[in-house]
Amino acid sequence: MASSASFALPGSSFLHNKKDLSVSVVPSTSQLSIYKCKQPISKNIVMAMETQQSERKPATTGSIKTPMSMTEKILAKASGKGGVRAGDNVWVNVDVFMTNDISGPGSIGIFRREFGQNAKVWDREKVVVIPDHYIFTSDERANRNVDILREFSLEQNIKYFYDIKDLSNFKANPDYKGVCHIALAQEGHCRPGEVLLGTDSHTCTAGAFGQFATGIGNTEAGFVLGTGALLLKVPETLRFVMDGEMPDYLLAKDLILQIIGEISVAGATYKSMEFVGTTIESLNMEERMTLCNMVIEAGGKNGVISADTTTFKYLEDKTSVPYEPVYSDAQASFLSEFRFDISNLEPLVAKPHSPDNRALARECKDIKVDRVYIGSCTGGKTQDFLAAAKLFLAAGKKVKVPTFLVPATQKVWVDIYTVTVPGSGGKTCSQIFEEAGCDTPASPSCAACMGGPKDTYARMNEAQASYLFTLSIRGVCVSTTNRNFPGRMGHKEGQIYLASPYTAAASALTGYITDPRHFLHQISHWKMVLERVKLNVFSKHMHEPKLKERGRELKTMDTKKVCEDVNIMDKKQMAVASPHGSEDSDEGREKSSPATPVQSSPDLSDESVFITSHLFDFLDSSLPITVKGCQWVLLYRAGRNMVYHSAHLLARATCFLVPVCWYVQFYVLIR
Ligand SMILES: CC(C)[C@H](C(=O)O)[C@@H](O)C(=O)O
Repeated sequence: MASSASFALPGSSFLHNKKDLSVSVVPSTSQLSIYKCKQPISKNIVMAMETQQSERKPATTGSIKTPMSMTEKILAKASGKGGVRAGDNVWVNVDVFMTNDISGPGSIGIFRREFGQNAKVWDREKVVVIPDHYIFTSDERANRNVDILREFSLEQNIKYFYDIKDLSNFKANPDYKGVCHIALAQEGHCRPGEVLLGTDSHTCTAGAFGQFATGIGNTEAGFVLGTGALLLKVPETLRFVMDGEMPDYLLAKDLILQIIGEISVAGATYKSMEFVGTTIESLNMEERMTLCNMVIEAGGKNGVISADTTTFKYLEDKTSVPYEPVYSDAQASFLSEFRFDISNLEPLVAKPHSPDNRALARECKDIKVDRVYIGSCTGGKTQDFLAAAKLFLAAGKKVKVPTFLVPATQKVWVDIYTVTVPGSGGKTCSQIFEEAGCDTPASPSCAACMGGPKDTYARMNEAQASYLFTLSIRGVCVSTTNRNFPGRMGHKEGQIYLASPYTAAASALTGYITDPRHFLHQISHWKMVLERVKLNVFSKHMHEPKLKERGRELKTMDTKKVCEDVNIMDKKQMAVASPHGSEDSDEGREKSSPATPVQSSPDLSDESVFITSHLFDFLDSSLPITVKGCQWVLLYRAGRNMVYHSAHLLARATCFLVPVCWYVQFYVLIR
């Protein structure tokens, strides 16, 4: 097992306040300057940043007479100006305006009051109305909010109104989407280079597409509905450079918790947060959305990520509206630049009651958990559920606390039931969740992310809280959502730990806050073993025609192929190897196989050409834990004594942990 990475850098001991973030340069022998934020933070969490400009040369479009950041460029374009500077106030033309059931009625009221009862919105094709917050409730006022959106949308002939009428079955509402920020992306309203304003602070999510996207208040929204324009102050830009290969136990949620923990919940107030670097480039669109979604938790005006091939591919089947991406100029000026080496980061949580109350997940291992919530615009996307399913699959265990799953949108709900989880042998997320004992995925909406009416699914309401409190004194929820203020998910005593879907799933399995490496490393180590075995088999026995053939199969191995192989295996060997067969003990198996060399205590007395003594030691110690919970484990057998010993040993080490053990002609397959 890999040990937890600690990445304390030399000389990391300076305390600076927030003001320092933008102006100070700490002399350092290394190229990086190390800062600490106001909050006391773990010594194990270190962030590297410098105020100098990056050497990176961002792509440039257009003239560089007035070098601009991406945000400045979008706002310049939207205000019809050749150039703008941070601090300018400009009238910006809006490409998309979005509202939802919480703030929509208020915005509509202001629009009618200011522009007249019979006024028409400036462009019925640019207004997107998405009921999503308090939907599946019998609360009359919440229902009335949706009714107001419906009346308005019908009266105004709004083109994009994602209505819900039948609350008893969301699937009976083909137009209904779910959480607005994810629906906007899925329906093609997030386009590079454009301006999206919405009456929800997490509208910044769309910055993942290289769009200027920000939340506005009801009064501003009323004005936008009437005019399609808004006076905006151009924000200064903070640049976050995230480089390095993202470890397989991290998700974008960890990255943004790291940033917010570093700069605080007010660290980016009215600033644009631009994310660049090799790590960012490697993220898929949903992960980029997670990152931008939470810029508001640092006070950011907006977040932006350069549009690239990942963006264009995502948009391919979602919009036919032409769009024009823009990029920061190489000479653009940024207020500060923050650098992170992501390869050293560990899984994080934000402890109650603030998103900047950062801690390492492993530091919180003694915190007992009462429930886990996976959902919302931040952590309820398809990739979030795939991540949770991957962890459950790796662990092969059942959850110890109620685990609520709330897909953000109807599309995510469908994905949960249809998309297969890699390495699962064709299982969908829903199957894995069911096996793990999670609650059935709920109807898509914001649900308990923001508490909601008392009957909101998974809400930490008083009845549940008192039940939980009896058992565990207080209600602790590990949640993939974005805010953990007191009362945010219902009960004011609730203790919310914000975390990635990996960490949330791992915590559900143990009932304590758990570093996901505890389960995920089982998979990555096993992959390493498979690689070595395959390499060995291929390199040593390629002259054997049959093995050559198998080698080709193995190279493109998928579970289906492996399953087919099981059908052609040697029955006698199968009987020998199956722990459920008549010879259940190791001893029995050894005796009943004439071809199996009997060795009561197999070891590497003869050096195997396939398994080095180093690998042998590794397998001997780690195999039982490694195999636990794995769906398929592929070992090998080549039919020669020396090799056979090794394979047999591997089988012995694993078969008592797994239900079926197969021997196949050239390799051993254990399920
Ligand atoms: C209801 C809405 C105005 C609010 C927001 O602005 O973000 C909500 O979505 C939230 O997450 O707190």
